[in-house]
Order: sequence, then C-alpha cells, then structure tokens
Amino acid sequence: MHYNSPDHSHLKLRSTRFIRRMFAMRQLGTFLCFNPIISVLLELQKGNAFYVLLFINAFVWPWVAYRVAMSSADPTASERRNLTIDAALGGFWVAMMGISPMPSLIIMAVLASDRYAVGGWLQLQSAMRAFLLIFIPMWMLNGMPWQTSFSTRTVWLTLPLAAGYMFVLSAVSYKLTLTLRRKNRELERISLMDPSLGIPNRRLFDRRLESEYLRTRRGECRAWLLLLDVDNFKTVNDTFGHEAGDFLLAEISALLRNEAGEQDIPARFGGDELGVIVHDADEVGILALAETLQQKITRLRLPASADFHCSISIGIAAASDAESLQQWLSRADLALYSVKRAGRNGVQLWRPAPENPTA
Ligand SMILES: Nc1nc2c(ncn2[C@@H]2O[C@H](COP(=O)(O)OP(=O)(O)OP(=O)(O)O)[C@@H](O)[C@H]2O)c(=O)[nH]1
Repeated sequence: MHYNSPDHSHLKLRSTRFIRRMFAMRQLGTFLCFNPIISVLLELQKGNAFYVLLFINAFVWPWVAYRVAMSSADPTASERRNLTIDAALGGFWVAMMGISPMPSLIIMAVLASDRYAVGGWLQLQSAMRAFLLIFIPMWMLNGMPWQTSFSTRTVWLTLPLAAGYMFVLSAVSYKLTLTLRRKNRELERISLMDPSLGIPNRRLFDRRLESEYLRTRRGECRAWLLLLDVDNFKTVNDTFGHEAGDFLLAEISALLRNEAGEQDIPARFGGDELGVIVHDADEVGILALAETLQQKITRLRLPASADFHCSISIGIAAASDAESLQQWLSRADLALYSVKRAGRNGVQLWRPAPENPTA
C-alpha cells in the first residue's frame, strides 16, 4: 500500500525545487558550452550532423532532462542520473574537439565542480565514470586527435563559461548556505521551546540556569529561581477535561511571559510545573513578583466554568545562597515542597537555618 506521510508533500516540494534549480543551471551551462564547442567544431570542419547534435544537447536536452525528472516516481534520483548523463555528453564533446585544451579543461572543471557541489564525492565519481566511458571509445573512434592549437575566437567564447558559470555556481551555493543557516537557527529555536506553551523548555531552562548561576557567582547580578506548581491540577483535568488543563497552563505561561522582566526566563519545568529565572532582583522585589503572579493566577478563569478558582504554590531560592547549581535548584524545590505540605496556595522563600545562638 502506498502511504503518503504528512512529510510527503514537503519532500516533493523540496525535490521539485532541486530539479528546477538544476534545470536553470543546465540551461545556462549547455548554452555557455555551446559557443566554444561550435567554434572548435567549425575549426575542425566537422559535418553538419555534429552541429545538429550540439544544438540538441544545448537547447533540447535541458527540457528533456527536466520533463523526465519531474514525471519520475523518484525525481531526485532521476535528476542525479541526468547529472551523470551531462558528464557523459561532456565526454563526447571533449572527444569530438580532439581534447582542445581551452574549452575541454573548462568544461571538465565545470562538470566536476557542479557535480561535487550537488552530490559530493559519490556524484563526482559516477560523473567521472560516465565521462570516461563515453570519452575513451569516442576519442579512439575519432582517431585519437590531439588538438593543441585554438583560435582567439574560441578563447573569447570560452571565457563566459569559465567566469560566468563559476560565478553563478558560487552564488547558488551561497544562497543554499544562507537557507541552511536560517533553517538551523529555526531548528535550534524549536528544540529549545515548549511547543504548546510558547515558552522555553527544560533544555533552555537548564542552560540559562547555569549561566545565571555563574554570573551571580561572579557578582554580575543577583539571580533567583521561582518554581511554580499548579495546585490540584489533576482535579482540573479530571473535572473539566485535559483541554481545559492545557488552556490553564497556556494562560499561566502567557502571564509569566508578561510579568517576567526582559532578561528573565519563564520556562516549563515539566508537567504542570513551571519556573522563572529572574536575572537580577533583591528579596523585596522577588517576593513582590511572586505575590503578583499568585494574585493574577487566582483571577484566571476557564471558558467552561466562571466559578473555577485556580491557585499556585511557589518556591523561591537565591543563587547567591547556593554552593552549587544543583543546590540552588533543590532549595527552590524544597521551598515549593514546604508550601505544598503547608496546604498549597502560598509563597515560600528558602532561607538558611538561623545560626545556633549558643554555638
Ligand atoms: N492538561 C494537561 N495535564 C498535564 C500536562 N502535563 C501534566 N499534566 C497532568 O498534571 C497532573 C499533575 O498532577 P500531580 O503531579 O498529581 O499534582 P496536582 O494534581 O497538581 O497536585 P499538587 O501538585 O499536589 O497540588 C497529572 O495528572 C498530569 O497528567 C499537560 O501538559 N496538560
């Protein structure tokens, strides 16, 4: 059974783009090769049949290759075969020109760099094989000529191929590199965000936690960690459904995004647990932020129930009190746990135990 995965149309679009790009490059390449080759063929006084063949290669073959690839069940593989056929055709014309060095070397260089740019060493290997497979017998049948001299006209007609095609090839490669860079950045962003809540995920959270901890140790800022856990979230799911639970988490995340400062990081810690790394604050400021969050979360409503009241427990720890990253995290967790144990809906700041006055 043929199965069209959700990716199918995307893959098809990608191979269509590849074939279109190759079509444009082939049109340009065969056109630029046409002029120096015909110049050498005229110098060698080849028969009319060669001119017709060259015309077909330059102006008909790109269309045939395009049609064949587009109608193939595997367009990319078909286009790769076309690239190998290009090399075989190149081998034929180099043999017919008696290896006239000026156009032959440039044609071989263009064929090699183009194949390598598209498919690396493997594509180049099959192109080289195809080139030699046609070149050797054709050159032998042609009487193994060695055409060492070439006219000024041939030189002038070869120059656009040497300079123009290589420039276009570099421009295409550069454009592809830019696209790849953009996609990499996008992938990196996706891998660090929680897709349903639109805030950073645990991976980014852990990274930033470490950098904020180190900055606090260096005295550059005073970072705090707030861990937030929705109270009785399971009951929300069980009473109003999973979608209502998702809605509530999304609303809380939006609130965290709005209330957090520009340099603070709200993130999903996992499940119904969220966190905020506050870059720089004093104790008064951090407690004020926690209380604001608590009050605003209490005011959230579910679309299905106007009577619903949500509450949240918040544990806080200062990076400056902790001797390690793990200790910072576990102290915020301990503070959160003590709010839960005390009946939920509260804020607890982890503080060092008071010194023993008799000690
Ligand atoms: N809707 C929804 N539910 C989730 C998601 N992630 C985790 N949960 C649920 O969140 C619930 C968390 O439940 P518990 O860890 O028992 O905590 P609680 O019910 O909030 O109780 P306390 O934390 O003790 O107040 C579980 O039922 C999870 O299935 C999510 O992305 N969406």
